[in-house]
Amino acid sequence: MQVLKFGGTSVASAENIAKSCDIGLRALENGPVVMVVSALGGTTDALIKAGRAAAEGNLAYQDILQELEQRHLTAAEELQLPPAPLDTATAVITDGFLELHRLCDGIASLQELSSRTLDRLVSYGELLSSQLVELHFHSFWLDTAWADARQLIRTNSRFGNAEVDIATTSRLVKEFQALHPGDSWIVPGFIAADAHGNTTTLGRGGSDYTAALLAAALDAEKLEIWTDVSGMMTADPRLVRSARPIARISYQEAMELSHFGAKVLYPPTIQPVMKRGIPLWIKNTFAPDDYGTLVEVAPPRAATVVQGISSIGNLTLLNLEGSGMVGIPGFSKRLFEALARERINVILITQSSSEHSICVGVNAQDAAPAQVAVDEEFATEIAAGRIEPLRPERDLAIVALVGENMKDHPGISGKLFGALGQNGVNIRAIAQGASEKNISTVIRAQDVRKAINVLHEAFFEATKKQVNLFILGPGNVGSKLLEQLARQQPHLLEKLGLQVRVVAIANSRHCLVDENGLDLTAWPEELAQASAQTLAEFKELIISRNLRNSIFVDVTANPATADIYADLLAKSVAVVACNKVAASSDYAHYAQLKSLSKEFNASYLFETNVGAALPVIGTLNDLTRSGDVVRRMEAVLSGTLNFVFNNYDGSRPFAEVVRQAQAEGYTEPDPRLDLSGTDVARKILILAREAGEVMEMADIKIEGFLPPACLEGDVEAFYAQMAAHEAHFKALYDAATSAGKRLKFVARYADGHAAVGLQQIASGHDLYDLRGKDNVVLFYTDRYVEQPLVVKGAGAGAEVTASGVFADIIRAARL
Ligand SMILES: NC(=O)C1=CN([C@@H]2O[C@H](COP(=O)(O)OP(=O)(O)OC[C@H]3O[C@@H](n4cnc5c(N)ncnc54)[C@H](O)[C@@H]3O)[C@@H](O)[C@H]2O)C=CC1
Ligand SMILES: N[C@@H](CC=O)C(=O)O
Repeated sequence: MQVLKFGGTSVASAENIAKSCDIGLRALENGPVVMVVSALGGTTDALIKAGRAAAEGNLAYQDILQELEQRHLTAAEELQLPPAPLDTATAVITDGFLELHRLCDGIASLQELSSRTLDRLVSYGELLSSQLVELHFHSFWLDTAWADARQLIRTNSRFGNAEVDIATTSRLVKEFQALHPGDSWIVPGFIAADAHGNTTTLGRGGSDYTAALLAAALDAEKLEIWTDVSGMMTADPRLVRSARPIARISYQEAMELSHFGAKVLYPPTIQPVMKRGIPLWIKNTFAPDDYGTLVEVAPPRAATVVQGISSIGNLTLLNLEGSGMVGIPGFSKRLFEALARERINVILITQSSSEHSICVGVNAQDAAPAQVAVDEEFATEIAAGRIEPLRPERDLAIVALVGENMKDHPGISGKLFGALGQNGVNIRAIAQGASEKNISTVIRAQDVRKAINVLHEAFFEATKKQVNLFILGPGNVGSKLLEQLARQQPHLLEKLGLQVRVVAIANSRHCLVDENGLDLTAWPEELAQASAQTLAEFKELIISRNLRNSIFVDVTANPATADIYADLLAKSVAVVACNKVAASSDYAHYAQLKSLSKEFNASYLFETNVGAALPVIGTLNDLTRSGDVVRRMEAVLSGTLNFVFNNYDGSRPFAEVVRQAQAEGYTEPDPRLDLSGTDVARKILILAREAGEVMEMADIKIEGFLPPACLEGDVEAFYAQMAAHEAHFKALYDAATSAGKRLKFVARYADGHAAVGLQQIASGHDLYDLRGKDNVVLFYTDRYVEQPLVVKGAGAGAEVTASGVFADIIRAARL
């Protein structure tokens, strides 16, 4: 015998009933079948709604029933049954709804809906659907019998969620089989009867259980659960787009996954078939050729250590704590007894080894009665101050990793905690059974989507990680960065397994957002049309979207932006900045950002702050992390000034050469920062700090070369004043050239002191031969004593800077 169960969606319409029957008919090739069917999708909920309306005296129940009746009649008509079966179907449905109307009228006049009456009411869903299926099936296969589950499955009288009397059920099933040798059966799922013949039900989802009970009683060859997905998935596909079916899984794993929210299988289903080693298939009615999931005794070892990730929402943690519990036996017993008296199901338990607290997870709706029951139980201890009143913590959820291969496999919890920690998901409680098949974490309900996706990527998608970028300031550098990202997206996915999505782009006027990733070719036009947003709102947007692997990219020069880094890092959002303001702000702020980055496992990267994309900060970090000590640095750190002094020879006005540097994208948005030496001072300050020095901007000596009048007024006044002081610049040039030297704006650091200023550099010096907009840094360290470690190359320009920001993004993404 084979038992096939068809869920609500599989029999929701005539078309689906026909598909289900085709599957049943195909299975006949291997012998008779038992088809267990659920009610037409949505019927049970509608019947409950009708019953509740009736109990409130609300006549809406009549419309609900009428609508349901029509749905069943339409299904019967559309099945295109021969005339006699059609008449039978019509009569069964009409009679059924007559009884339902009578039942609801009774409920309405009593204004009471007991769980016993409710069981009777909802049983009509399966009674009608199964008879409809039987009439259709029978028209293709005569050796078919409709079996009333109430005569097969015996339960106690706990209406709503009755317990099955396995021995009697087994006897009744065998008796029915003896009366119908060789027949196939169509059986309503979910419903049963107690010893007095009252209709009972097996709990929501109980049709799976009906099928498993029949399979066990008949010692069936296999049990197939036909549903609307192609098997048990690695995670809830509504939360994780890349979830995929698990091909083969053990009973134990399937049980863990179904208990923890994989709704494709009603948890009690596994026990009866597991006992007899009956293979259980989960198959898709709408894609019957898909492999589905095979649940069996000993599946082949899975390729992944984790088989699935599941979650249970709506959880409240109840924390019983107090010094009076330590070392005194019996507290846990009393706690669990108090909960059991109220029939409260405990989903998760943890206890600290100090025995100072016990924490249990329960369904949110059980939290209030649990609190009353436990506080009553411990009233004396609470009054004496030995323990605290029970403390509920709401709006939580469990996310669990399930898999038998986790046993004796070190590093799984580490990976789990690391992945969640890097994404700012705080773990409130943890439970792992000694069997190591399940590691459960309790987290905030609002983090569930992010957590499951992060874990799915970590455990199932070694080749893919999604990264979400929030880009502020698409100016010269920012727009080049977006161009590079657009070009490289396929490469990143293919070569690095990074799915880089730009979720938001904002400038000071508009903010463009798309959680599924913006179209990087159309953003300029779309941004111009987008609505306005303040910096604070942009920060809130990043935090509230709560997307995994979020990175904030600051490509502005705005001083205010530095103020939002701390809040973002504290939410585990990585920060990548070419904006130098934060790293050169007060030392306390710089140090705070560094320490937040460590504490919350979120990168704070600013390689482009010095030398654009040149590996200056990275090299310095490598030296210091490996124990070297930087004694001295000498550098040319301004692309603008190097370009200007390389191109100025008096044949063109100095101001014009500066304008060219600005036009070519080497200067700061405000070029006075470059010409005044401030930009270089910021850079040497950042290098000194990265070398371990505690320094402030005020500690850097700036030896400027501009006549003071150039720095009075706005940018246009600055250009005008430079033009007016052309002779000053020419004199500087002539003095250097006549001495056979070149002008370089040099930054120096040694022994805790730093200075920047214009120098005449003689031929043969390491700084002499520096072309175009190049930068150079000479590091003298304990290891590089005579010959410095030199980093040299293009040190400014939108394209190179963008590529440096891009590299920081990749570093942050792969943390
Ligand atoms: N150009 C270069 O070679 C290098 C530049 N950098 C840094 O890159 C940064 C950007 O430079 P550019 O792209 O040349 O500047 P830019 O002026 O072309 O672009 C800045 C962008 O930021 C936006 N912005 C300004 N204030 C804003 C705010 N409050 N909110 C949102 N957006 C705001 C502007 O609308 C503009 O789109 C600067 O911090 C600069 O120091 C760093 C290394 C090299
Ligand atoms: N304005 C800067 C750009 C890089 O920081 C420079 O000229 O070096």
